[in-house]
Amino acid sequence: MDLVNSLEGRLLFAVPKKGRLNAATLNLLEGADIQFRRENRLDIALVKNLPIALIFLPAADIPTFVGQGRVDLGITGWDQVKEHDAAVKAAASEDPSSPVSGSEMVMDLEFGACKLQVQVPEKGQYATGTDLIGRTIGTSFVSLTEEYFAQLEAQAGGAAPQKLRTKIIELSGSVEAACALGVADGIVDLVESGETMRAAGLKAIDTVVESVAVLIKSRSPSNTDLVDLIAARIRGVITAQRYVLCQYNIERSSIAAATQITPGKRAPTVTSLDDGWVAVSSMVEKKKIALVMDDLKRVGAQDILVLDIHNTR
Ligand SMILES: Nc1ncnc2c1ncn2[C@@H]1O[C@H](COP(=O)(O)OP(=O)(O)OP(=O)(O)O)[C@@H](O)[C@H]1O
Ligand SMILES: O=P(O)(O)OC[C@H]1O[C@H](OP(=O)(O)OP(=O)(O)O)[C@H](O)[C@@H]1O
Repeated sequence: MDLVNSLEGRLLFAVPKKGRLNAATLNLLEGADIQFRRENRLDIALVKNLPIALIFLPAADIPTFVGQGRVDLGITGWDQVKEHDAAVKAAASEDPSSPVSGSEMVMDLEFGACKLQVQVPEKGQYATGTDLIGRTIGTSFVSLTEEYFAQLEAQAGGAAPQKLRTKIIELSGSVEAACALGVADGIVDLVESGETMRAAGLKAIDTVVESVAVLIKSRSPSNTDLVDLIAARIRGVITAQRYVLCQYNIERSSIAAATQITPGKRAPTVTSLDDGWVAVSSMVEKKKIALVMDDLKRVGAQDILVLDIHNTR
């Protein structure tokens, strides 16, 4: 099969090929009924039930492909989008004829939360980002780190200097090892639980970017209706993941108190039973469900059931 020709007329959708965002992204695609079969080692998969082709790329490259309009949609980390934007801004300041590239945020996907933080040895002499001016910093986020220190240097020394005084060294992984091995005085890297940072004897002294996985689109997608359809489906899956369906029976006289506890997304569904009781069914935020059940019990609810929601629109 001529793969390039088979992309004709299809919306191109870039997804992380591996790493931290891969599994949750594939889950989301499944929930949105985007059906595909990826051949072994092939980075392009044609979607069976929609005119879409999935392109499997490293998360760090997705903002470039979407920003240049080579693909229409992408899922990546907000940190990667900001890093790409900072790189484009830096390139434009050096060469105004460099290509303009930038994507548009469609929505936050509520997974892959982490922070890009400035980290230093726990027992060292550095307490603030400013203390690291003129030192050596290891990072995979070179452009954001340069932007961060350029700002600090400008604040510390008046006008922005022509050349950065702080030395930025690009590392492609296991960045936390750089301080212990004397490669860098500090690092700028991602922190989620903080376990990797603490294990390396480091502490965070500042946050450069707060990140979460995002859906981004090019500034001129090939099929805006299809972009909207995918966005609506993904939004439905995310909402469904955030809520559960709570069902219970309660005496009609207590319904006002109960529906105050479970007001639903718009309104609860109330069905009359015989004998002066009603059955109520209502969407409740997953993280609040235990407290809601306690409160429902207190106002006399019985037969409380909590059900997963697979999708919603
Ligand atoms: N510990 C983490 N917790 C949550 N999200 C993370 C974490 N580390 C990274 N991410 C998110 O996942 C994105 C991709 O990171 P990841 O380290 O998986 O990169 P990769 O280059 O695809 O994989 P690898 O590091 O194996 O080459 C990051 O840009 C960030 O948005
Ligand atoms: O705060 P934590 O929960 O410990 O997570 C943070 C770590 O996760 C990421 O690395 P990853 O494990 O993806 O490997 P990498 O070093 O190859 O990027 C990130 O670069 C940190 O090292």
